Amino acid sequence: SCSASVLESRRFFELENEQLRKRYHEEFLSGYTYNTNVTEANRQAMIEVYARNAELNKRLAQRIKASDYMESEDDNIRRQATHLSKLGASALNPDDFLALQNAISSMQSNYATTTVCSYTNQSDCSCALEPCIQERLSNSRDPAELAWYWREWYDKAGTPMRDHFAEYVRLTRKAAHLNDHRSYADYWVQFYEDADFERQLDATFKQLLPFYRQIHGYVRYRLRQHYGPDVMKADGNIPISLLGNMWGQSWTEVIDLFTPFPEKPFVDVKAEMERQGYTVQKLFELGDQFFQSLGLRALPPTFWNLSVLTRPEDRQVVCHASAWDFYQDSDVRIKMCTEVDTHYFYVVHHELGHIQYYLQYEQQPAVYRGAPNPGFHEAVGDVIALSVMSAKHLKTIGLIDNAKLDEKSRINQLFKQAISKIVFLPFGYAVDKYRYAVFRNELEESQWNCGFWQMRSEFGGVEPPVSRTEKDFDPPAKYHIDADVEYLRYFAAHIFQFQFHKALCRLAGQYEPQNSQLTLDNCDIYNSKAAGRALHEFLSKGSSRHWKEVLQEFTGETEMDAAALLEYFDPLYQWLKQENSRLGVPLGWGPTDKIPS
Ligand SMILES: C=C(C[SeH])C(=O)N1CCC[C@H]1C(=O)O
Ligand SMILES: [Zn+2]
Repeated sequence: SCSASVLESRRFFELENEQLRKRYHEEFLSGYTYNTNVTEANRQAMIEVYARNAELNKRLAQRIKASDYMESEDDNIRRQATHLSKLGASALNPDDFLALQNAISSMQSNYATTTVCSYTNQSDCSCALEPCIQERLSNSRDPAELAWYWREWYDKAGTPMRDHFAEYVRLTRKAAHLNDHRSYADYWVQFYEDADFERQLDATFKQLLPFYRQIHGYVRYRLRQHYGPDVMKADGNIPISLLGNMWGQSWTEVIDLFTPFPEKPFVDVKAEMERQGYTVQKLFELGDQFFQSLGLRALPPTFWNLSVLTRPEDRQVVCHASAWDFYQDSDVRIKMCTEVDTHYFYVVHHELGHIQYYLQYEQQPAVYRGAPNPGFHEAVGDVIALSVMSAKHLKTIGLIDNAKLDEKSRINQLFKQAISKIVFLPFGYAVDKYRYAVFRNELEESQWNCGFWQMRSEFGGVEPPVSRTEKDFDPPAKYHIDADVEYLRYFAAHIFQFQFHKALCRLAGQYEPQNSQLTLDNCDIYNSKAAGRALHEFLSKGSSRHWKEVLQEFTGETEMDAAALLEYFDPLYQWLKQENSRLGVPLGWGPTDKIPS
């Protein structure tokens, strides 16, 4: 119905969305300028823009709350009014808002500029996280050297940030209360538009824990074989420094220590890339071509001209990969310090997934230019990467020569996917279970460091390589904790991406239930216009509809459901259960002894 009030409401939101789009444009431009040139002047300029826009966002929210838009007969008006009345930090008074932005950007600047001293030449302290420290964590097989870099990073990127983090907790709590939330955690949960979200999350984690315990047990057994019983106890927590990643969230960098069938090695894709003269540009062109092969949007010229795809020589940047939407003229960019290897081949596709989402929903009003579920935005690129990293696709692009894996190579390939996708789950779960407990005051400030490691041990059976106490403060050593980035979006994405993958593979004729020639782990949707059309329908809605409605149209489901993930990995799960019982591998772990008991 088009009553006068509905027509007036639509006019109001049209005008407000255009103002909001302009605010987003200048906000992300100032953020990008700072992230690609970390100077005090750029930090100040960014915060000034954020503060000005926060005032305007707050005023709009107040106007909406004073109106009857939330009760409009038009459900689109109601949805827009509800979205725009959700305030975060913008609810704070100007002084508190500035203090909060100062705390967050100070932690980010520290993360972006921290360097550590070399293990072999301790007077050289120029070693940055990417590429220097990461190279050591990937390639050193000396537990003492690995522990050195672990401790250097956490001592310099974490501990000095304790006061800023405490200020961040205080002010986000104040903002949440101003918006009538019980805590900042509850402000974050509302973006999932699902009262049942936390229960579902716990249930999904419990459902996947038995599979994770099999992987953890097998990896621990193999690490003990390599490093000996003094470094790796038979039934202990795994020292994070042995796992090839600063936070232990993906173990693929050290897969050579525990691949199930070492006699069936992977083609070393990184070496093959170097042999073929791959460049960073080539990695992005391959990603761009994949999306175009689906009939989706090509990267616009501004992407290639204005992105920062490698670490600049002449200035400090925030190297942690991110994709940016400037909310006009298809201006979308990526900022990352890319290297030519398989890890960054994955990250390139992850970020291009964000970019494609931006391009697909750009016709939506500003309020709807986002994902209806935070997990969706983090899943898009990963779904494409599931096809790209398949043996079938690596053969198509000439990086390997055997497209069909024999049974042992298939187990190796599934294992490599599992030590990225499955081992991520306890990590992602712990990061925000920890922050929820801090935000909800369920964890005493005097326990903020030990509580973090207690959760990492309880959920994932991993621990620091050295003892930690409350004199240390380790959480800000992870980018998302410095940058106020909610993290369960990645946990959700790790489940959703297999639901999306299964739907797209079926549409591409690459998957049939019970057909051993068309399984999920060797599906490649490359060139499938049918898959592309389904993705276009899904992505172009932005957050204009509830995520359950959009998901149902896409995959036929209305819930986050690990069934597709378990189907993808089933051959590996069965193999691990047999192999672990054959070897007598102990499963499970007790409390870590690296924190005071
Ligand atoms: C690549 C990005 C930018 Se949105 C990222 O932060 N990811 C991607 C996977 C998990 C998470 C991380 O690195 O912790
Ligand atoms: Zn992402």
